[in-house]
Amino acid sequence: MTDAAAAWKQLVAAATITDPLRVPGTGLVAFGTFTFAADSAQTSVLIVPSVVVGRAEGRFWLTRIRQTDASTGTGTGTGTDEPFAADLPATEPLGTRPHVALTPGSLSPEGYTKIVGEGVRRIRDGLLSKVVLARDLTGRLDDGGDIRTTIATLADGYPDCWTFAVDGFFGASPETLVGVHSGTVTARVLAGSAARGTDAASDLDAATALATSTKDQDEHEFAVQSVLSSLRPHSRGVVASETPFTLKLPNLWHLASDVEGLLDDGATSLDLIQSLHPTAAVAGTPTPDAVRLLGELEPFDRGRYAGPVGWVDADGDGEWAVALRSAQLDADGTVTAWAGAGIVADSVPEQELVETRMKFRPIADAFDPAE
Ligand SMILES: C=C(O[C@H]1C=CC=C(C(=O)O)[C@@H]1O)C(=O)O
Repeated sequence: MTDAAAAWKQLVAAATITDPLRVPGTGLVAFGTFTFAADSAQTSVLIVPSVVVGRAEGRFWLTRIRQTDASTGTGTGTGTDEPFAADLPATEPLGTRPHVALTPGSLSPEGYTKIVGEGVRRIRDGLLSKVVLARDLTGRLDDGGDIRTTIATLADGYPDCWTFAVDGFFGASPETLVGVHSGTVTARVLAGSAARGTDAASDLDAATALATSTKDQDEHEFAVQSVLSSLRPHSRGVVASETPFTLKLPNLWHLASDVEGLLDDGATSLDLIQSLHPTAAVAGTPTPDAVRLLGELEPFDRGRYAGPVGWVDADGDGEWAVALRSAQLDADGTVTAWAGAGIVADSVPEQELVETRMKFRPIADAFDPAE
């Protein structure tokens, strides 16, 4: 993230930008996905696209970005000064939805309950307060399927989430790491989950039980405090919603808090993702102990799961989600999906396993051969 922030500053300084719209997302932008751990075998990328087709609040735009001096890498520009239709790639209609049967990867369901049990023991021994433990599912993309259809299915099915696809990594996350726009900073912190009810009455009961559960409130408070303490050095007045609210998603309820403030040190969104990652919603508390423990207990590399995914513009403004409800499609057709749960002293391993099943649903359903 440090390298990406430095490279982006350099590229922006050398760019010529024509941006008559000047709304979030127009002009020179880059899309990024960063690994959860700095020593991951997976790569982190910041991609400067050559064409962006944008849409926000009923407005559409098209941005072209090109490198005009290959030897120095300078001269990136965007604009509407020339006709742009001629060199646009031809549009291809969406193909059939690929089928992927996802099965346990390097950690079986029983293995997951074991590591959760171990996490609970360490917390009860007073070694840390919270740890987020994940498991993985893998599958193979069948020939002929169009992964864009999977991504469109996610966007349609989860309209309140941030659907993303960068360099083979895709998902629909309900949680923002940070948004920066013209000096304001915002975030939506999630932690604490419950299954949706089977009818209106049981659904309301589920939301009420979540909102009043001490275990979930504790789990949530760790996540809010970790975001506030990372943002405070950049924003003195940063505040979170007074009490968390329940966020309804098709697959589950979450406890959520919105955070906002004014930036007083000119930090860019790339600077802030470095300060914020990993939050207690995806690592635990205290962060160094939680990161060490999840590294010890999870028998896999998280890759880009739970890392920052999003975009940045020339001013450093941008929107970054926490890459949850996500999967990686590799060049050989292998799909790996991850989901985790926040573990605190009162966590019950079997319940946490059920929670991960609900969190796999967006990805699993988008690939469901039955649909
Ligand atoms: C770690 C995940 O969710 C986090 C975000 C929201 C709620 C969470 C929870 O209730 O445990 C997790 O902290 C995941 O979806 O893989």
